[in-house]
Amino acid sequence: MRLSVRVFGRAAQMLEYYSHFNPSPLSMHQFIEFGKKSSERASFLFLRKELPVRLANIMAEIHLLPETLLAMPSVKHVQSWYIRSFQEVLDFDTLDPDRPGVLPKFCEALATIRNRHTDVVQTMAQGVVELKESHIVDTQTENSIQYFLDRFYMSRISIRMLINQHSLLFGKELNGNRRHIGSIDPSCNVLSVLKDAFENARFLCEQYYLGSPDVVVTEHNAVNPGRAIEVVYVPSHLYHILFELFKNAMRAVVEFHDPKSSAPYSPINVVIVKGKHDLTIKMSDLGGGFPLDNLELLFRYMYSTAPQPPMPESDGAPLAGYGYGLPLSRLYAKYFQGDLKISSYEGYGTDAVVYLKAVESEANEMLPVFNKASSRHYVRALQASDWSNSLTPSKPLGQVRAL
Ligand SMILES: Nc1ncnc2c1ncn2[C@@H]1O[C@H](COP(=O)(O)OP(=O)(O)OP(=O)(O)O)[C@@H](O)[C@H]1O
Repeated sequence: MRLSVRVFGRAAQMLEYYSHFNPSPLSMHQFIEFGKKSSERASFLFLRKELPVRLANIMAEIHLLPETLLAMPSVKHVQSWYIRSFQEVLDFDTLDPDRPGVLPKFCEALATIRNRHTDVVQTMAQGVVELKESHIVDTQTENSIQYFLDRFYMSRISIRMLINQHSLLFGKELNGNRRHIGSIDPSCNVLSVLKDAFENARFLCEQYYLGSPDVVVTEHNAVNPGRAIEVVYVPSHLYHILFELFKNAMRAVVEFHDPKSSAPYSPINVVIVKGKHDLTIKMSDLGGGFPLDNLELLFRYMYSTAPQPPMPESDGAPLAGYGYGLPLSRLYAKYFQGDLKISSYEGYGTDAVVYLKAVESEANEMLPVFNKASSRHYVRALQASDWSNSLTPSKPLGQVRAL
């Protein structure tokens, strides 16, 4: 018997039906054009098909997770939220958009779904913690979880993006900023988002360590020399990435600093460059870095050197939490075809480089698609290493967290 949450009746049939469609990725350009020109009715017609497709694709994959993880109470919670939300979108399947009340009701339903899913990341993370506490997690299981969570969180980012666009364009919660198109800023000033992220990370750092490093920013606009660097982007996504990177850099700098020294903390250096294709943000700290062997682990959902935050979260946000900062930030960057790379120089410091697409027509959504190729990742037997001395972490996962 499968231990996961079961779906019956029409919902089960529709889940199966929608999981056979591929999601339709949109480009930033399409989001902008759609936001400027399309009607609420057109957006409704698109979303009542696209949301079930995206939900069904990822729900089909949840079922392939290791049974041990599916049996965890928090994972069951998450599954039940997805089923409920899927059913709520399906309720609009055959409704006539021209009938009075249908479109406002749809907006309300989307708001309910978005609120229901607010804590998905923490709850899923809690499910992984429950698994680690109750079972020995082998490498194959860990790899499946890693593969799944990358896709699951990316799917969530994309579903929230669609819901936010509709709600902000047509719902009651209109975006206060008139320049924005939904959640997208067509002239997103990178420096100003960066300053916000820095100030808020600094606030946390000051609270926690009673001190914090400064930042030194250099801009290089290779496309419009001398002009401020702007990009068509979702400021909240960029903020999320930069805030996480600043938190990590600050923590590293402060902890690496000699407590007996009266010298100020070494500053964090940021370079922002806009080229024809890429917008690159490089953040460098002198926080001592980490060994190369640990690089792979940084993007693993089961790794953090910080102590686990209490659940439910206490009032003061911790400076480090479940260890999801880097993996989630990389997903935000990848969502519109960017990336996040880390290079470290043990004993010296770390460079974190964020790549975004500088041109909106190249910034297409990156979405997980459920098919045979993806399902193979959950059953593939572990391959024997075909290199001698292949890279292994300097310490096993469990021990690193306990340091
Ligand atoms: N700039 C850095 N210098 C040194 N170590 C770093 C740096 N950035 C990340 N790390 C290491 O990588 C680990 C993982 O970072 P990540 O941001 O993913 O999680 P976290 O900071 O532990 O928790 P969270 O971000 O969820 O609050 C950190 O705990 C830290 O050990």
